[in-house]
Amino acid sequence: MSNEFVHSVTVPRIYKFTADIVRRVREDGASLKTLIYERKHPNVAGIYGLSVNTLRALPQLDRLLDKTQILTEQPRLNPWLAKVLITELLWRKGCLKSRSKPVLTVLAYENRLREESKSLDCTETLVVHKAKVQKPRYVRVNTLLLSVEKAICLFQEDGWQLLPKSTTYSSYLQSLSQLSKPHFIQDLHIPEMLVFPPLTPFHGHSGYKSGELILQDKASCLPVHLLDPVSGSVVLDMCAAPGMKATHAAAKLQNYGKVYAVEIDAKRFETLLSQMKKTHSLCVEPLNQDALTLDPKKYLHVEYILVDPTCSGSGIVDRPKQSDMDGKPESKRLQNLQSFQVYLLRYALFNFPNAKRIIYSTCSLHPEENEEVIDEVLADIGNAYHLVPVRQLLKNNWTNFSSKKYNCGDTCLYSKPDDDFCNGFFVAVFERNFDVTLPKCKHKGGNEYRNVIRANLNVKKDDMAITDPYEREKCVKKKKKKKKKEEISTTDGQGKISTDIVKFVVSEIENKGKVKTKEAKCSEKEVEKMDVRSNLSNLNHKLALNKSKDIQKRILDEMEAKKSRKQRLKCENALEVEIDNDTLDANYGEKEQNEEIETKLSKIKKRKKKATKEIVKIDKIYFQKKKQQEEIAIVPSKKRKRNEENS
Ligand SMILES: C[S@@+](CC[C@H](N)C(=O)[O-])C[C@H]1O[C@@H](n2cnc3c(N)ncnc32)[C@H](O)[C@@H]1O
Repeated sequence: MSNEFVHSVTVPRIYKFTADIVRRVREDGASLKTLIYERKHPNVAGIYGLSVNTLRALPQLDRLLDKTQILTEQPRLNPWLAKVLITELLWRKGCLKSRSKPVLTVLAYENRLREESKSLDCTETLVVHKAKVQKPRYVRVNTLLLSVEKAICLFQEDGWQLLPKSTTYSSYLQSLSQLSKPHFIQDLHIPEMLVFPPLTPFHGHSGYKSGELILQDKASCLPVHLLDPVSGSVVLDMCAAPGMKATHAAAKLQNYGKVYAVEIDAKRFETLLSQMKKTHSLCVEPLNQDALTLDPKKYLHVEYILVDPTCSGSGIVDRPKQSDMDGKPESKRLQNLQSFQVYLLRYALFNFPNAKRIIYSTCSLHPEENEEVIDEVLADIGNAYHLVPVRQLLKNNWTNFSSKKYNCGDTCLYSKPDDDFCNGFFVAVFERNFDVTLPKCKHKGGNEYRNVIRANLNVKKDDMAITDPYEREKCVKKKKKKKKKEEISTTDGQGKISTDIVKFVVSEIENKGKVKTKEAKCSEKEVEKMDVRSNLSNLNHKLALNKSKDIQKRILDEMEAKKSRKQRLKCENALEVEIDNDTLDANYGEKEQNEEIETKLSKIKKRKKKATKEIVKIDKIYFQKKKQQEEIAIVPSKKRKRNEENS
């Protein structure tokens, strides 16, 4: 290997892109998938694989960089690019074919890197991962545009050969494990699904571009397959974007009936719209809103519900663990996800009286997001619903089920990449027993939950921070209105208005930010009260000494200005902490759903704007009040002047 650097040779784009992607995932907490797709690089799979491997090996890479001192000795070498190149060299291709300066720099350290890497445990991890199961390429035929028979004929015309149908799951899996070009097979469970050898390219296929073929993993088709809505019925998909299951349901209905597709996130909602359009899913009614705010009275006719909430995505093959990417603990993230999942599932079970079948699914393999969620709602629903054993629904042709150690037993389905050659998924099927009336449920999402909130509202309004966000919003608005009224009625020059408003606004922002403990708030208020008391006694003392109204006015002014400045500062600080906390919470959410985080951040921005307005209001009130005091003070000071002249 020549040591001569060829300066005109640029670094291959795959390495440059991957280095930037890995940096942004790690430093900005950005979503790996979003970053990759926004790049529009032709080698998406290559960038994805290299990014995942680099992210996985980051701790080992840091140790290697440290041991070889490569970054210290080569200060111009970009550290992220170095990490990507080392990953490619040591654990992927085993070589670097470029004459660019960074590549040659890393190659100059190759021997030392290889030597040092022997003492690391990453080689094993990465190799094992690479040797893991390769998923076949699953293609769902969009039966709204093309029949399965026609699709099979078209593929056969293209030179593909259809393997005979398997009769048992084990023989089917056997065929899958040996599937290679030019063979393809029809899925054993989902007739509209055709299966091709791993890595068969389809993104450029005309059928894919026209919406006749949909690239959807088998596991993600199981929920709608098990929901099995009949043509003409009404389906509600509570978490719909990007729309794989909603469009699958539309195909099941053959566009007769209705699919309400609810998506909270504006950006993902756009994707849902374009997916609907591409697939001609005409019976889908998209709703860009929070499914937890759907008014049940308007959806009395819903018969089938899909609950496919945001989850950790731990079942997705080749997806790096979130904690590998941001270093944050998994348990906290799972806890947050679980409470949202339970909330949403309960909402589905308790608020749609004509729902006969409800599917709960996740692409997670964590029991915290699966069996534990099911067990939590089972405790509430009594006999109004029962879990349908998926084993029965799939006619005994399945092997992985939920764990018997939970109350749900083995009634729910798991798909596991290593056994089922598809992504890891969990599916539970609830069926309504209409002979039993729905019990009253006061837990989050239950049919009596809103009443509980209302009751709480009357008793303890400040508790809203920990209950329903929408009711809380209402409560805050009400409080503000009330305060505004008080403000108007007390604008009589008593000098109390601005202090009260400032206190109110600050306490509102503190409540919103949830940044301080109750104790801290109380002690702060106490200190504040003491401050006011001591200031007043000082003032009285000074007034006793100087009977002059001018001095009184000046002192009051100074106090007011000081207080306003202090409160304003507090207001701003509270706001900053709120933003930090929310960003932190957002980071605990599912990173694959980067758009969700963006929405959250934009909400924070909105709140910041609102709070800034409140700060401006504080200032305005302060200046108004100051002006009023000046006006009041002018009168006695003029009188006094006249008296002085007379005497
Ligand atoms: C796992 S994905 C759904 C995938 C979808 N079912 C499909 O098959 O294409 C979860 C989706 O739920 C959305 N979501 C999260 N919370 C929501 C809520 N409260 N209301 C509606 N949608 C929500 C997320 O933005 C995300 O797009």
